[in-house]
Amino acid sequence: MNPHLVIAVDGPAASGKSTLAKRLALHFGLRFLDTGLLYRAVAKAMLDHDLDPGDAAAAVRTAEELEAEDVQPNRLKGEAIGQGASKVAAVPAVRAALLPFQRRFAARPPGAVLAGRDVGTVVCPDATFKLFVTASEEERARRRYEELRQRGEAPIYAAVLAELRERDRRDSDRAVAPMRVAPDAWVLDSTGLDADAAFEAARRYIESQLERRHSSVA
Ligand SMILES: Nc1ncnc2c1ncn2[C@@H]1O[C@H](COP(=O)(O)OP(=O)(O)O)[C@@H](O)[C@H]1O
Ligand SMILES: Nc1ccn([C@@H]2O[C@H](COP(=O)(O)OP(=O)(O)O)[C@@H](O)[C@H]2O)c(=O)n1
Repeated sequence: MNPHLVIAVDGPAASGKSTLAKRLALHFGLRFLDTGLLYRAVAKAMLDHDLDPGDAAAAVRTAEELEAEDVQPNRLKGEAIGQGASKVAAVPAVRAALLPFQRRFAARPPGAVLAGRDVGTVVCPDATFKLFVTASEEERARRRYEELRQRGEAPIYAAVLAELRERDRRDSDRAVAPMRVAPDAWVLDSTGLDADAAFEAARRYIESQLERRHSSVA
């Protein structure tokens, strides 16, 4: 029988973590969850009801009432929702409300790949593999800029870079579950790598570790 595999893929905004996590899930036959969508869905529901994502009490109520149909990936893109998400994500009770769903998702067979900020540190501290994907700020802003352009928007590079920096700062400085590299995480700097090369590097790392662990128990 195959072992239950959980792969945590954390990293800052536009580092390519969900692209990588999705490909790893497909390759290893695991389920995939972009945990950022949960925080985005809370922010979107608040904005739709003219609530301020900075209103902590309203954010907690919204997180507790979140329904599966609120988590529609195509409706949750966009930097305004991303900024709102990083505000609601700083509220401890919002994080607590979203935690059980993420843990149940990881526990269901045959295992899962979860992309986020705190998967390896808080959601799944016992994950089989922890990856922390990063890239330079300028490269991440370039990727987000291209993504927005391809969606038909007219982004301004300097604004994309400034928003990304602001969100990274909020995510790293918050008191609860700040974005951190887990001590046992493998760090992948994808600055000079395209999506295929980043996937190949991560696949090789995981498969070599699986072989090593397998031969050490054989
Ligand atoms: N290694 C890579 N090199 C270049 N572009 C990438 C790479 N990985 C992802 N991308 C692109 O960058 C953008 C952001 O990637 P995404 O996976 O959504 O990042 P994140 O989940 O970290 O926010 C997407 O348009 C994606 O296609
Ligand atoms: N596990 C997670 C995932 C996202 N988040 C928050 O949700 C926001 C949006 O996350 P995301 O992963 O969708 O954003 P991108 O990296 O795709 O731009 C982040 O800026 C974090 O504040 C979090 O706090 N913890």
